[in-house]
Amino acid sequence: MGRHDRGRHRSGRDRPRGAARGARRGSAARHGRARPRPCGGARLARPAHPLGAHGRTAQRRAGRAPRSRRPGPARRHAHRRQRHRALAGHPGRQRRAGPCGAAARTRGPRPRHRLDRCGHRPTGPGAAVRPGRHPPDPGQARRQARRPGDRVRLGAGPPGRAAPSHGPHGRGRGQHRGHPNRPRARPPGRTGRDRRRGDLGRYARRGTDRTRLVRIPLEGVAHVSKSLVVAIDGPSGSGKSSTSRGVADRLSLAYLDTGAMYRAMTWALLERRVDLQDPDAIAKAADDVRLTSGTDPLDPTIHVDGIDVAGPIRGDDVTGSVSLVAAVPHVREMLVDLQRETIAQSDGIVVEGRDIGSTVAPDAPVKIYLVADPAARAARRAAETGASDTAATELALARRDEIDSTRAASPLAKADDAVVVDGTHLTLEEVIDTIVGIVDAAR
Ligand SMILES: Nc1ncnc2c1ncn2[C@@H]1O[C@H](COP(=O)(O)OP(=O)(O)OP(=O)(O)O)[C@@H](O)[C@H]1O
Ligand SMILES: Nc1ccn([C@H]2C[C@H](O)[C@@H](COP(=O)(O)O)O2)c(=O)n1
Repeated sequence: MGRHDRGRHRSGRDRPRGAARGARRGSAARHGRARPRPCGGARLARPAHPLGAHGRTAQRRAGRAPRSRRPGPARRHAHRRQRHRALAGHPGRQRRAGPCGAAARTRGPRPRHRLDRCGHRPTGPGAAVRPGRHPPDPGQARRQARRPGDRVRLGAGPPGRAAPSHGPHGRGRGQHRGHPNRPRARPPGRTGRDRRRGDLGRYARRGTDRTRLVRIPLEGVAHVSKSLVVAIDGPSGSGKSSTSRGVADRLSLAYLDTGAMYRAMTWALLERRVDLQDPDAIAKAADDVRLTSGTDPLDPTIHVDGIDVAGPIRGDDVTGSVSLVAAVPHVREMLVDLQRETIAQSDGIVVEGRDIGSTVAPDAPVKIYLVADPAARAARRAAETGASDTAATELALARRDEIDSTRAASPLAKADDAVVVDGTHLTLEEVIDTIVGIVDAAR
């Protein structure tokens, strides 16, 4: 962490209560993954639609819908705008300008190929019917088909016991909704993602039988996950979430916001009136908290005991206390365990936090340490939340960084082999481009 990231102040909060940040955090899982349990097993969530909202589009594109029902240009554009909005922010957190907004394109050269005029790769049906302008994304159909409601979950059942099946109807990923034991048929031919996997070699696709639960040991996630893991760490407000989601979307990977997990745990302990100055009380109470994370980069979700807490975990009370909870070793052990399960269950994932490259996934083949000057971080966060006092926002960010980087248990730290990306003078899209380039180079 650079010198600018550290601060000495112990007061101040960097987000207004309850509002803002949840706006980018989504409320319904479309393509998260398994639902890990506290001491082992993972269970899979039931998708709202077998292919999700995008999956319907993929079906139409595959020719299953009559031509008359295919979306017209207006709908295509609306669809594309919707995706851009999803990447720009989480529900509940107000954003002044997303990646399609003017603020996202004020500096630097125009992005290279494959981006629409907002600086994004074209998505949605329109992309496929205008190959001359926007080459179709070969991984899109698979990405969309992968989204339905996969989720990861902590605390869903008795510790140490694998759940007998996935989801309320015993369905696992890769199965038809109505046929619990039948694997979903793979489309003929290789998808773009298959081709990428072929290039990767060591990241070859995992077996298709994902109905069995896996107990993931705390040590070494790389031993259990052969999929691509991109670890993105950095100080508060450096752009980890926005960037990670963009990278995950671009590369058809899942996305895990580990900060949201610590926040959700904090929210749950506040609800239970646990004394957050007492690490023992925190550790004891934490055992009973059930966390569920959705890993769709366009719609990440977080639930506590089935309650959607995406909005509340961005409140001042949680933001002001989360570093205390995150410093408790038992909490970290639980959540790191869950994070490793999520990684292992994924077909490839971008994981953001403070200790991903150093502790959670030390063998991740791509590690990024994302930084930005404190003033830039504060200005962006203030613009995002509507806070008028940028100085106070900067102090609040510095305060959290100070606690997070000086705690004993896996503090905020750059892994030795992480690549430092400084986003101070880059647009969000440029940061995403940079990291996608690093991932491509590592393949
Ligand atoms: N390169 C960039 N250019 C302009 N704005 C950016 C850039 N990267 C991120 N932002 C904006 O900065 C704000 C903070 O970004 P983000 O929430 O992704 O940071 P973070 O590191 O995940 O924060 P936290 O540590 O609090 O979770 C957001 O409003 C985001 O849109
Ligand atoms: N891997 C992680 C992720 C987050 N934390 C802590 C540190 C932060 O203050 C807090 C909230 O994170 P944010 O949502 O702001 O990214 O959670 C951590 O200790 N380890």
